[in-house]
Amino acid sequence: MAVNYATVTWDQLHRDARALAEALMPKMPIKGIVAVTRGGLIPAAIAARELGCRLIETISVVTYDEENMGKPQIIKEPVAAGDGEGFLIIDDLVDSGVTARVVREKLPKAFFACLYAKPAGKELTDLFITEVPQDTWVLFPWDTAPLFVPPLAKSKKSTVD
Ligand SMILES: O=P(O)(O)OC[C@H]1O[C@H](OP(=O)(O)OP(=O)(O)O)[C@H](O)[C@@H]1O
Repeated sequence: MAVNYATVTWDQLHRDARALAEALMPKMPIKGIVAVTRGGLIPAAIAARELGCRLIETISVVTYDEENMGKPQIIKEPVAAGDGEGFLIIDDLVDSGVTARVVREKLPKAFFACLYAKPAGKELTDLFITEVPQDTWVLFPWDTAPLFVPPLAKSKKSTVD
C-alpha cells in the first residue's frame, strides 16, 4: 500500500489543540487530564492551559517492541485517574485503535479526545478534530526538522545548458 505523508507544523498543532480544548469546554469542570504518552503530552499541555486544568496524569502504552510483538503493554499506570470518572484522556492520534482500546479499558469512565483519527480507530474516540486517511503517515513537529531543499534549477541538469 502506498504511503502518503501529512506534515503538521507547530502552528497547525497549536491551532488543532486549541480547537480540541474549545470543543471540550462543555465537559468542564473536570477532575483532570490523562495524557497518553508520549504523543499526547504536548496536546494535553496546550488543552490544559486553555481549560485551566492543573492535574495532569499520564498513561504509557507500548504497542510494539521486538520481544513483545503485537501485545500492548501498559508500562505506566494512570493511578491518579481511578476508573477515569471526571477525567479527559488526550492523545495526538488514533490510528489502528490498539492504544485507544487499551486506554479505554483501563479508564472506562473517561472521555477520550484526540487531534487526529484514522478510519480504523475513530469509533474508539469520543471526539477528534481532523480525520486522516488510513494510508497517510502523520509527521508531527517533534518528528521533523526543516531541511535545505535545492532550487529546481539546481536539482536537475538544465536542458538549456
Ligand atoms: O491507534 P494506534 O495504532 O495504537 O496508534 C496510535 C498511537 O501511536 C502513537 O504512539 P506511539 O505508539 O508511536 O508512541 P509515542 O507516542 O510514544 O511515540 C500515538 O501517539 C498513539 O498513542
